[in-house]
Amino acid sequence: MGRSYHTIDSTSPPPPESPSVEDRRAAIAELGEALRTLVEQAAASESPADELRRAAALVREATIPVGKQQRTRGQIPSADDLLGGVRMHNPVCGDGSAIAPPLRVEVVEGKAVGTCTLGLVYEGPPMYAHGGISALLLDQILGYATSVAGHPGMTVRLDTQYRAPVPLRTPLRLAAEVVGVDGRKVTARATITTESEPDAVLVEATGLFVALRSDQSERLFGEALHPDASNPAAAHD
Ligand SMILES: CCCCCCCCCC(=O)SCCNC(=O)CCNC(=O)[C@H](O)C(C)(C)COP(=O)(O)OP(=O)(O)OC[C@H]1O[C@@H](n2cnc3c(N)ncnc32)[C@H](O)[C@@H]1OP(=O)(O)O
Repeated sequence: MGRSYHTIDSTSPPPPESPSVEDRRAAIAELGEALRTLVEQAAASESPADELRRAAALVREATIPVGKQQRTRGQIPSADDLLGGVRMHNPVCGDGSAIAPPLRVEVVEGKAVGTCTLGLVYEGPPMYAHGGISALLLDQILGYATSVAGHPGMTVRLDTQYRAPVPLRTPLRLAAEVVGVDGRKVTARATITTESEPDAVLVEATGLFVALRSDQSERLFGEALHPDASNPAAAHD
């Protein structure tokens, strides 16, 4: 079983001169930025049908070089560093993700603090974010808060209260912190506000996270974490 993260055919050798991880990350981020511009402009587009069809043909053509070397479901992206927290395609924070705002998160006085601006592509009610997008952002920053507090786990419960709609194209601020640890169960709370009115909570959430036992971790992620093991990782798409 090859360890190639570069091709859909795991028996193929890796490219003779692989570009550096840093260069691939920069290229992935550049593509992500272009994709985010595309999806936002598509969501806001009032262009005539012939222009939209021309764009669709161009996008189909652009898909060809991107699709040449694909990883499988069981392969971690070669540009990622799981232990270092680098997830280039994370759908909330990933620089390479077409669907990530992306949310930028840092730790400020023990709290995870995130900033982002949501475009029209995230619209639910006119002018405001879809409620599922708010939950997505909150789940991410809650998970980040539990990880930086030394209690990484998986979300088993997310209670979300929508107090006011979240405006699009408006700088937002998220904040999260751990409020309780009970064995393997970790509770954290998070809020979304606008940057200009940080005291007016728009959405708040409480998340319950469970730290995995080693057998649970192995059952769920063993295939991805041990690519050289005898399981048929590359068979999964
Ligand atoms: C820096 C990096 C930042 C990364 C941020 C990423 C954020 C994104 C986070 C996610 O989105 S994770 C993906 C969404 N979550 C999942 O897919 C998890 C699906 N759930 C599971 O796979 C299992 O529930 C899990 C392996 C996590 C736990 O297994 P079990 O459900 O068998 O629970 P377990 O027996 O280990 O129970 C541990 C404790 O948690 C409790 N528990 C489990 N699920 C619960 C629940 N839903 N509500 C309340 N309590 C729950 C359970 O009762 C027990 O309590 P006690 O110890 O007091 O007995």
